[in-house]
Amino acid sequence: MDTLRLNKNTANKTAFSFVHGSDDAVIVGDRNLTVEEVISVARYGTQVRLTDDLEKLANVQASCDFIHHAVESGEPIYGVTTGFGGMANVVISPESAALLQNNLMWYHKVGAGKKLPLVDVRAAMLLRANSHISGASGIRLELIKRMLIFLNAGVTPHVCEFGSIGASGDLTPLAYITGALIGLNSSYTVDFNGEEMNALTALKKLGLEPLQLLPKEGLAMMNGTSVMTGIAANCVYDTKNLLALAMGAHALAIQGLNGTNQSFHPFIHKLKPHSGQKWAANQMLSLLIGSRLVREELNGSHNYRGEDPIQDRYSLRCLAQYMGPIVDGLEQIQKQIEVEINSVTDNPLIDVENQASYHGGNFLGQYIGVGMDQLRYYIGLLAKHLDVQIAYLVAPEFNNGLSPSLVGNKDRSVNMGFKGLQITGNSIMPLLTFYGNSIADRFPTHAEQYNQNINSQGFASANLARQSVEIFQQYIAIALMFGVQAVDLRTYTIVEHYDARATLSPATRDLYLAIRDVVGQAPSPNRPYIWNDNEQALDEHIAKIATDIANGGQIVQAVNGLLLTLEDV
Ligand SMILES: N[C@@H](Cc1ccc([N+](=O)[O-])cc1)C(=O)O
Repeated sequence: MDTLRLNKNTANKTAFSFVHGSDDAVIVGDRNLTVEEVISVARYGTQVRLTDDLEKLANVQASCDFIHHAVESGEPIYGVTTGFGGMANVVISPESAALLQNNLMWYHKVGAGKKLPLVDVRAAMLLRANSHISGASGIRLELIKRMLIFLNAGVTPHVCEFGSIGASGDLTPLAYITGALIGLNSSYTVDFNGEEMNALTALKKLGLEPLQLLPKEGLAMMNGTSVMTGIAANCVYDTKNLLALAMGAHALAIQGLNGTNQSFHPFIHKLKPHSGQKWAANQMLSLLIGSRLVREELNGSHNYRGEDPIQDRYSLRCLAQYMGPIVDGLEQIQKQIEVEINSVTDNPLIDVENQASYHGGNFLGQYIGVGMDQLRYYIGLLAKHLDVQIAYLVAPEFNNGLSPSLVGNKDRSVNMGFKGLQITGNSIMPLLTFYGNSIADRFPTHAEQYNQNINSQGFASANLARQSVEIFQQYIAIALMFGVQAVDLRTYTIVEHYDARATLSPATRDLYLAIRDVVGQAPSPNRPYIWNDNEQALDEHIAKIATDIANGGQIVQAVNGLLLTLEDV
């Protein structure tokens, strides 16, 4: 597949470090964009170019010409020669048609709350340009190009977190982007490569003049799903990284608990062949191959285990069956987001070939609303499973001979090990399942004079998804710390030293080493990861691991192989 792969060597970069001058420019208008391409532009500063397909470019101009003639002849077209929304009965004269668009910006200067992350706004600008390049929106090439100029120069309009019900797309958030692009007024502000300034100053620095919007252009800019879809693209990308890390954390837990690999035998999963389940089973087998810490029972053997049941408990034995629907669900969400990324999401749409315009509703963000509801629900399910695994690891009644709360040095009687860390995890997990509640099914009544009387809440859903992703990054950090300590302690029971490099599967060794490196503590035969409680501050470890994960650093790189196989699901 001709998909641009992200530069994997991103360790130690912030989530917004630019790699200007990359040869792999992303082209708007040649073919469908992928989530990975959106990420590479939004987060890593990959340059963006417009297609040089002359027919495409001519179509864009033709849609503008269509609008120009419609205005001149006084043709009734929604939002061009009429007022907006529930006031679309108001007739707008040709003389007022441009004023209508510029005025639209003003009464949408109503955002509230904090600023959106820059990476989300960058993704939104790319998607808006990608939507417009289809030539169905009646917007000048000059405006489309302006978005690319902003992207390539690292200029990002400030957009607020509240203001969109995801019905007319993201009217207010996109109005902030538009106001900055055209330099409507000095109250619009941008981030100019880290420096905050007003839009007029930014335009001057870029050598651009303020622009007046022409008929249809305000509506074309604002009437669409680009902001929520940009946020969603960032969220689905992060969640897939977190899925891979959850698999890695489980693989460490299974080794820590001396679980069996038999539960992942292909024979079992061939007989219940959901693609996500098969993926999870296959990947878990690959993660465990070569480990000295698991029960090697792929040949069908199983021995009595003394006081313990002969088979593993469900959180290990049913792992693939539990993960399956999550894996399939995330793939489905990504596919839907990619359709949305490559859609024209405004109204009315102009059919240049047939010289017609159609009133419709492509701006409704229902796929994003429902998709991000599901994404948060899946994150909650992932967290619930990890929380169970942690509880399993700390209980000496069940953990197959590890110390209570994974205490390292048992001779120091005051050591309580990972007790506090588990409780922090327990404080986070319910939040994540709470975030799994849906919002697309809750909506304001009578929105906008009963015109937007059904709405997606897609923007709110995507914003909640970002919050859920950020919280889950903290949670995964904790789960990984449990995994590392558990495999060190298990290693001692098998080879009488604590250096798990000697016993771990090769696939999980990379992950283990990345975590040890990030917390600045190399493996040692003489002590496990945590020996005495008073020798380190665990909160610093959580923060370092979570930050590395959020930045796509070496911990994520260590499970990259898994991510690539997700494409086959
Ligand atoms: N999404 C609306 C456009 C729209 C609705 C409402 C408003 N408004 O200002 O309330 C503006 C624009 C449509 O195309 O029908």
